[in-house]
Parts: sequence; C-alpha cells; structure tokens
Amino acid sequence: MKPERGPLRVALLGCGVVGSEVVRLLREQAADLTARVGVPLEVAGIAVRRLDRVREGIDPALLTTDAQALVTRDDVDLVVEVIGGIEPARSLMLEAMKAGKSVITANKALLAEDGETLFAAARECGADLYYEAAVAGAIPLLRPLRESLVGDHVHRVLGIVNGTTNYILDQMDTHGAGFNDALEEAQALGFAEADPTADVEGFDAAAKAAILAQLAFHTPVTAADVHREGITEVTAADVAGAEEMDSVVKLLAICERVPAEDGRNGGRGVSVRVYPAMIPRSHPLASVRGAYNAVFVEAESAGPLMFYGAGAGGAPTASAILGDLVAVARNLVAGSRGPVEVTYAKLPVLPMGETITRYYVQLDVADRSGVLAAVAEEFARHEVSIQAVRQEGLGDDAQLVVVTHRAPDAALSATVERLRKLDIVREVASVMRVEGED
Ligand SMILES: NC(=O)C1=CN([C@@H]2O[C@H](COP(=O)(O)OP(=O)(O)OC[C@H]3O[C@@H](n4cnc5c(N)ncnc54)[C@H](O)[C@@H]3O)[C@@H](O)[C@H]2O)C=CC1
Ligand SMILES: N[C@@H](CC=O)C(=O)O
Ligand code: NA
Repeated sequence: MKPERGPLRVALLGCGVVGSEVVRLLREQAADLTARVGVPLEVAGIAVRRLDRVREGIDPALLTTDAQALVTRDDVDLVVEVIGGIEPARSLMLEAMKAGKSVITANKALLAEDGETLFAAARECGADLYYEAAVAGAIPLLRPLRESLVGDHVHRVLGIVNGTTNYILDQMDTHGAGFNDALEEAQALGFAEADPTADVEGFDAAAKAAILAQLAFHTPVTAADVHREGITEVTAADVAGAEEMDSVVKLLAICERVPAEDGRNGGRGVSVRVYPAMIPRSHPLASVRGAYNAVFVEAESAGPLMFYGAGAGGAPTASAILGDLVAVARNLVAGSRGPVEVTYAKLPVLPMGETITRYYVQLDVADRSGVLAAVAEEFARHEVSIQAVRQEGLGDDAQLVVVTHRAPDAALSATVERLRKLDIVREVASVMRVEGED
C-alpha cells in the first residue's frame, strides 16, 4: 500500500501585487484545494525584501528575507516565484530545481530571455516548471498550446497580451484621456510592471510573444528575436486617423508561420512581432477594453480559436498561479511530471523586413497638380500596390491618406522614407500598420 502523503509545502518568493493574492487564495480556498489535490497545500515561508511592512492576513512568522535558504529548505516541496526580473529570480529557481523542488512562475521577462536554461534545469532535475500566469494573466492559454493543441499544426497566434497598454489606448480612444494619466491609473490598479517602460515600450508584450511563438511552433524564440515597437510614439493623429478609418489602434503581438515556397510542412520560418496597429472596429480584438487581453490561435485542424479574459491584475494572475499549483501538486501526489518543453523544429525567426504587412500612411501635402501622381510613383517604385487613396482639404491643409495592399515590410518602410524626402510632402503625419483584415 502507498504510504499516506503529508501536506505539500509551498515557498513563495515575492509578496507584491500577485504574491499577496496567491497567499489570500491559498488561505481562503484551503479546504477546496485539499480536496482537489488530495493533500493540503501549506505555505512554508514567504521571501520578502522588508520584514517591517504590515501585511494583512499574513503570519509574520512565515516571512524571511533569505530567499535562497527558503528555496532549498527540506520542508519545501514547491516554489512559486513572483519577484519578477532576471536576477535573483533565475538563480533562485535554478537552486530550487537543483534541490528537487518544482517551480511555478509568472516571470515572462526571464522566460523570454533565458527560458532555455530553466527548461534544461527542469529536464535534468526531473522538476516541473509551469508558467501559465506569464502570458495573458488569468487566461488559460499556455496549457492549451502546450497540451490541448500539441497534436495540431499552429499557423498563427495574434492578440492583445499587455493589459497596461490596452488600458491606456482604450482610455485615449474612448475618453480622450492623456497618455500619462492613463498610465498612472493602470499602475494604481496593479496592471503595470514594476518599471512601466516594460509595458509602454512593448518589452512585456515582446516577451509574451516569444513565449507564445516558442510553444506554438516548437522552435526556440527569445525576446531578442522579436521585432518590438511600443505605444509611446502613437500620436493623436494616429488615433484620429484610425477613427476616420472606422478602426482602433491596439498593441498587437503576432506570431506567424511563414509558408515555404516549396510547401514544406514546417514553413520557411516564423515571424514574431509586436507593434501598435490599426484594426477595424468590426474585428473582435477592437472591442477588447481596459486591461483585458484576447488571443486568436489559428491551427490547421482546430481552425480559429479565441481566448479572452483578464490579462493583468493581482487576483486574475493569482488564479493562473493557483491552477499551476494544483496541477504540479497533483503530479507530485501521483509521482508523475507534467510535459517538458520541446523545441525540435528549430525554424529561423525571419527579419521584420521580410514580413508581409499593410500600411496606412497620412501625408500633409502641397495641394497642387501632380502630387497624387508623385506619391503613387513612390509606391510603384517599391512594388507596393495601393488599395485606397483619399485626398482631404485644400491648400495648406491638404492631406493625402494612402492604404496599401500587403507587401514586404522593408518595401513599405522604404517607400515611407522616400516620401519623407519629397518636396511636395510637408509632413508624414501618421504611419500605422493595418491588421485584422485577412
Ligand atoms: N501584476 C500583474 O498584473 C502581473 C504580473 N506578472 C508577473 O508577476 C511577477 C510579480 O509581479 P507583481 O506582483 O505585479 O510585482 P510587484 O512589484 O508588485 O511584486 C514583486 C515583489 O517582489 C519583491 N521582491 C523583489 N526582490 C525580492 C527578493 N530578492 N526577495 C524577496 N522579495 C523580493 C518586491 O519587494 C515586491 O514586493 C512579475 O514577474 C510580473 O511580470 C504576470 C502577470 C500579471
Ligand atoms: N504588466 C502586464 C502584467 C501582466 O502580464 C500587463 O500590463 O499586461
Ligand atoms: Na495565462
């Protein structure tokens, strides 16, 4: 007969926005969690930076500033890392796995920078490494990619994966809010990263895109491979231009398999990118409000799938962590392990210039004859076909709006560079990629 197993003991690293919610859920749902796992989940200790802060509902005897001693303690079975950042989070997780503990983390920055080291350690140490909270907060997205869709062939993952920037863009679009006010609100609501530059400059979304691409295409992708543009350069002209096109501006993460010309199954490579783009108001992503996230996955046999929910915030993120905790705890009780990451496909990540996109370009032009022809000639020179063109205003107020068909991004950006140099173009007032129409 199998010996009765005692409680499973959890070490928590970090007790900020997410960590404090993890402790609350472990406490408030203790009886249900015991029934679901088969044994109780107990908090063995909580690593914090400062012991003198009052933390409601937390026994001060559990607190320690010695995270390293905590993760290697014999009475710890599982480690939850919600400190964030690269170090000491990486060393602590590696120490924990070396000491035979399984790890749950929400740390997308670290997974996207050096996931390979952590995955290798998990394989070597026979530990579980789960990270559902790292992408799109509460939304079950990584487990579907890692498990449910692992038998399918994913073509594309497209979505809104950063709550802070979506909150800011939504406030700007619907309430005409200023960028800084909206960012301060997102910080106060607990959505933003410790350094909000990670959100507004697109680093957070790029890290998530790398994690999604790696899982979707079974190919190694790091944050450095991702083409990244944030929302700090989004202007009032961009937002107004989108409005006129019956579109909205959203920060999108796009991971695509680029088909091979010879029809090779794996494809020629993958394109992984993050940038603000216009999408039509009729597109489901356009109605994703506040800090909500939404992600489309298109797979060969499954067809299109959509995942939607709270992408940031303490409680939603803690929900994803608790889901991982129960899964890992059940594995421990059963004496088994969860799936290990495989990146056998080794597809190249293609440069942005080779990615096929569409542009919206708004030009302030001199209103005289030949302007349209001169502008059209620049697009033609770069083999970029124009889908629609509209001229507005007269004299000094004349504006030309050009929307292109799909073309290599290098050709589109070279066209814009040439337009900037034309005498008849007073200013390139807005350049935005257009997504969501194919
Ligand atoms: N807030 C959110 O909506 C989401 C956050 N995440 C991720 O969760 C992680 C935690 O995020 P938050 O809780 O929002 O950050 P936070 O800044 O509120 O909490 C981090 C806590 O860790 C503590 N800490 C830092 N270094 C430490 C050390 N060496 N030892 C002990 N404690 C230390 C800090 O004092 C702070 O209290 C990050 O990786 C973040 O990217 C993931 C999804 C959503
Ligand atoms: N700062 C992130 C938090 C969740 O990952 C965001 O705003 O989405
Ligand atoms: Na998630």
